[in-house]
Amino acid sequence: MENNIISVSDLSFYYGDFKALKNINLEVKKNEVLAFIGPSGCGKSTFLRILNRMSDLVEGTKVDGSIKFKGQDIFNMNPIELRKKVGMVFQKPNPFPMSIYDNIAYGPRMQGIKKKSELDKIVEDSLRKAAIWDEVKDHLRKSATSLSGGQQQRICIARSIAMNPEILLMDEPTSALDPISTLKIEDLINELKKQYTIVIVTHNMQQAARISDKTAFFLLGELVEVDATDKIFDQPRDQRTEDYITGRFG
Ligand SMILES: Nc1ncnc2c1ncn2[C@@H]1O[C@H](COP(=O)(O)OP(=O)(O)OP(=O)(O)O)[C@@H](O)[C@H]1O
Repeated sequence: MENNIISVSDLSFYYGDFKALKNINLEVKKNEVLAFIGPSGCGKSTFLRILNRMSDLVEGTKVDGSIKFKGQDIFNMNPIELRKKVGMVFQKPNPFPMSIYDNIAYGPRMQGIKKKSELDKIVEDSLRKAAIWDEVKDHLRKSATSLSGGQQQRICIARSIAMNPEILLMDEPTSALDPISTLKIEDLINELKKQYTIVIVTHNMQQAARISDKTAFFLLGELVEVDATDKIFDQPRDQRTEDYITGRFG
């Protein structure tokens, strides 16, 4: 229990009358990489967005059940504070239309950090952790949108890191990237897990197998099974998981 950074109990989620997630139970341990897999529309992104309450921003939705972040009910937390602790990286790199430096300094500045030396340090540390410092250190004033897609995605990861989160949620972070940029992000995830807990949605089962410790298989809003990634790919307990990973459907 102490080791669980997230505990989800009996979670259901509705868009209007449509029940998009059905009685989900799940625990995530600190410094674990957990992958969500499953066919399109099964609720992976919906679930990811509930974990930092981005789902609050969608009108007409309802949540039942509980999610605890380090023992605290996330629905009783200030969502802004929660999102500092639980950062999000999206499918399409979405740097702000401003310089590389300002992208990373944006969040810390919003938190009231003004001192240049302090911001410089956060920017450098975050870019280093996101494995992009060497590529951008000589042009921090350049627009972030002028970088390649893979570089932009690492800038977005650095921007999340600058908020000093504990969990990084990643929604198909490599699906818009070429194979080399994808491998760089996968290597980065391997590095980041030493310090952060990572929950990643991926359509790519090889990717789930390469980078995750645990894999959760979703189908039609149900969490069919969650287990060690090797187990899910070699010896799933549920026939539906086996059918999916062997390509029989989805
Ligand atoms: N804003 C919304 N309003 C109404 N229904 C929605 C909304 N967002 C998602 N849904 C529905 O909820 C279900 C789950 O969608 P979700 O995007 O979470 O699936 P997913 O597994 O992430 O799919 P994909 O792999 O295609 O991204 C789908 O049936 C979808 O149509």
